[in-house]
Amino acid sequence: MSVDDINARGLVLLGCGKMGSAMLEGWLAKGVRPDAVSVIDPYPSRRLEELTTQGLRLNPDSVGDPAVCVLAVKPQMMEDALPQIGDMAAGGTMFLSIAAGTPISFFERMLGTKAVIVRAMPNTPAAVGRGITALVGNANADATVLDLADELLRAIGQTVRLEDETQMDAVTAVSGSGPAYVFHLIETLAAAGEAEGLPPEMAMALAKATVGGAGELAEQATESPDELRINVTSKGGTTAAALQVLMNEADGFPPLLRRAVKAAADRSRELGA
Ligand SMILES: NC(=O)C1=CN([C@@H]2O[C@H](COP(=O)(O)OP(=O)(O)OC[C@H]3O[C@@H](n4cnc5c(N)ncnc54)[C@H](O)[C@@H]3O)[C@@H](O)[C@H]2O)C=CC1
Ligand SMILES: O=C(O)[C@@H]1CCC=N1
Repeated sequence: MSVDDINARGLVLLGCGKMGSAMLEGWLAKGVRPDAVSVIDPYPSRRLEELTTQGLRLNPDSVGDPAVCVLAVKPQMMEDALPQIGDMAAGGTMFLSIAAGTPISFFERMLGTKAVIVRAMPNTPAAVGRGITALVGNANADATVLDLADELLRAIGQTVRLEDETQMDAVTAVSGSGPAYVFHLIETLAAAGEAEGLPPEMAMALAKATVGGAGELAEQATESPDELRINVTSKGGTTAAALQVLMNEADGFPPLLRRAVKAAADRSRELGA
């Protein structure tokens, strides 16, 4: 699905809160025109209201037969929200759900078995073109549809194709929720810097740049993350002292992240039950 297709046929967002807005910002930055976008949301943000001055349609009476309809309400709201776009299911629209936990079978029940459905899990760095989205389609989403969905999602970052929908719970726990873990790492690293005597702004600037820079290096370097870690660690030095705490198998990062990611994956499975 190219930006040109979207600009020609339109894109609808059912729900445009934090994640829908992050994706929309990414698409606008890549050339999707605001006048090709319709948003159905009872509580639009100020930014969406501003975009209406550039042609974005907010809660229009009709949205026609758009190329894509992104389903971006909370899983618990989906059943109430979907009837607003039910008419589209008869046309050539691709439905792109980003709802955590909500299986494709739910959308087939709500939209009919003919609906072309792609289930995806993006993350909020999509707002700056640095997201990663996993996707999987229903039986009506043939290779061409999946390629089109992939192309659209690559406008806001990287993509991965899932072999099986059940992988979505683990994906959600790693990359969907993952930015929140990293933001919390920034918060707690800055707080620890303050506790060691740094002024708050300086501690936060150091923490943000360290996490951002290390993430970029991990993506760009040919070395693996464990090699990059070893490169920072001098024998008998400061990093080794910290890693003795963080890499402790009893109460360091490994068991902590294992528990956190399991809790998120379990919650994703619960939402789908
Ligand atoms: N926030 C994130 O990082 C991610 C969220 N998701 C998924 O994205 C979806 C949206 O999550 P957020 O953006 O975080 O939530 P949010 O609460 O920020 O956005 C949901 C939006 O839906 C609107 N809404 C509520 N009822 C509606 C209705 N009947 N019709 C149309 N719009 C309605 C709300 O006004 C709100 O703007 C969820 O299903 C979530 O699982 C997926 C990946 C990451
Ligand atoms: O917290 C949530 O349920 C959503 C899904 C992934 C990120 N936010």
